[in-house]
Order: sequence, then C-alpha cells, then structure tokens
Amino acid sequence: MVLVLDAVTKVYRTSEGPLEVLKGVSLTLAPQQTMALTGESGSGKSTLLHLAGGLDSADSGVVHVAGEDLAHLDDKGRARLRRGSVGLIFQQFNLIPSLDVRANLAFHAKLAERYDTAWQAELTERLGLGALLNRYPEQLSGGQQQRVAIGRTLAVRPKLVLADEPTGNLDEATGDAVMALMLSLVRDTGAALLMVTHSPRLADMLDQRLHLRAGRVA
Ligand SMILES: Nc1ncnc2c1ncn2[C@@H]1O[C@H](COP(=O)(O)OP(=O)(O)OP(=O)(O)O)[C@@H](O)[C@H]1O
Repeated sequence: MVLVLDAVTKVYRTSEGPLEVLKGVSLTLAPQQTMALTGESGSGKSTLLHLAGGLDSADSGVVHVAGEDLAHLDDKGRARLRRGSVGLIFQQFNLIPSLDVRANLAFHAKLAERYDTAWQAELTERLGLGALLNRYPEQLSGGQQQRVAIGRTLAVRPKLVLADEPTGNLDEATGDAVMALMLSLVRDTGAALLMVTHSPRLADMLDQRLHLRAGRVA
C-alpha cells in the first residue's frame, strides 16, 4: 500500500476550545489507485490530505506513506518523504515567481536528485509547455501555471500524489483539460492519487470515492 490511514484523529485547538476535525478515519490506497475525497466544506478533507503528506501530524491513529510510519519520522525525515515519494498539487499553483517555466519544471526533480532529461522532455511535450519554457509564472494563464505545477510534481515520479482541488481556480473547460492531463500522467507513472474535490463529476473520473461527513467516513 502506498498510503494507509488507520483510525486517524485530529483535533485543532481554537479560541472556542478543541475542534475535533477527524474522528477515526481509515483508508488504504494501493499503487496506481486513484481516489476522490469528497464532503461538505469543513468536513476535514484538506486536514486529511495534510496528514497524508506529512505537513501536519495526527493526534492518534496510524499514517503510513510508502511504507514509512510518519510518527517515526522527524521533521527531516518527513521533508525527505515529501521531496521524494509524495507529490503535492494545490489549488494555488505555488510556482516560484523568479524562475522561468524550465527551471520551475526541474526544481523538485533536481532537489530530489531525480532529474531525468528524457522524462522532463516528455512531460514538457505532453503538457504542451514547449513554447513557454522561457516565460515566468506571471506571464502564464491559470491553466498553463497548473500544467507547470503538475509537471514539476510528476518530474520526481512520486509514489503518491496528493491534490487539493487542483482545478478549483480554472474554468470548467480548462479544468477538464488539465485534469485529463494529470490523470494520464499519474496513471503512466504508476502513482496513487488522492484528490480532494467538491465536484461529483470530477470524482467520477477516479477509481474510488471516499466521502467525509463531519470528520468520519460516510
Ligand atoms: N489550523 C487550524 N486551526 C484551527 N482550525 C482549523 C485549522 N485548519 C482547519 N481548521 C478547521 O477544521 C475544519 C476542517 O477543515 P478542512 O480544511 O480540513 O475542511 P475541508 O473539508 O477541506 O473544507 P473545504 O471544503 O472548505 O476546503 C474546519 O472547521 C476548519 O475551520
């Protein structure tokens, strides 16, 4: 399994007192499996994604990513996992403004020492970025920026891709095109995908759906 969550709980401390956001969530994701995470606003979807990506830690329960128990990793270990095994794609594209498209695309792969010229060229072509390599993020449309963000993530060939409303900032036609590209690339690399979405239509494009209701699997 690429991702295992077992009886995971998460409580946020707020000024109004403790807020129990995840109340014992379990799921497993095998290589090449794609899963949509749906649920109302506030049901805990992003929190779950952050725990799976080692961006935050659970209060109880087990989170295993690519065979590693996150509770046994220190900050350095979690950072290593995020660089190598886990790819994150967010609604905001989070490109580096001072780097051109070519350098943005290569950034994570170089950090992780996984830069592969042939794969980089294939990603550039399949994402339709060949003519844009010398541009800077501010000179790109939203759909183009998200294609760069997807290429940057998949350049590393992560085992697990975590995506939070990856097409949430795009119009429907652009979003659908970006989604189709992301799915075909994820499937070709054999990665598993966990994607938060509000859209039942987008959820239907994935193999499975997990619905959260008030911090529990519904
Ligand atoms: N760092 C935090 N501190 C306190 N409360 C938080 C924090 N992050 C999230 N919350 C609260 O936890 C609950 C779940 O948030 P989360 O972002 O996981 O929901 P979501 O299902 O992803 O929602 P949306 O669909 O609106 O993005 C919400 O009530 C939110 O206000």
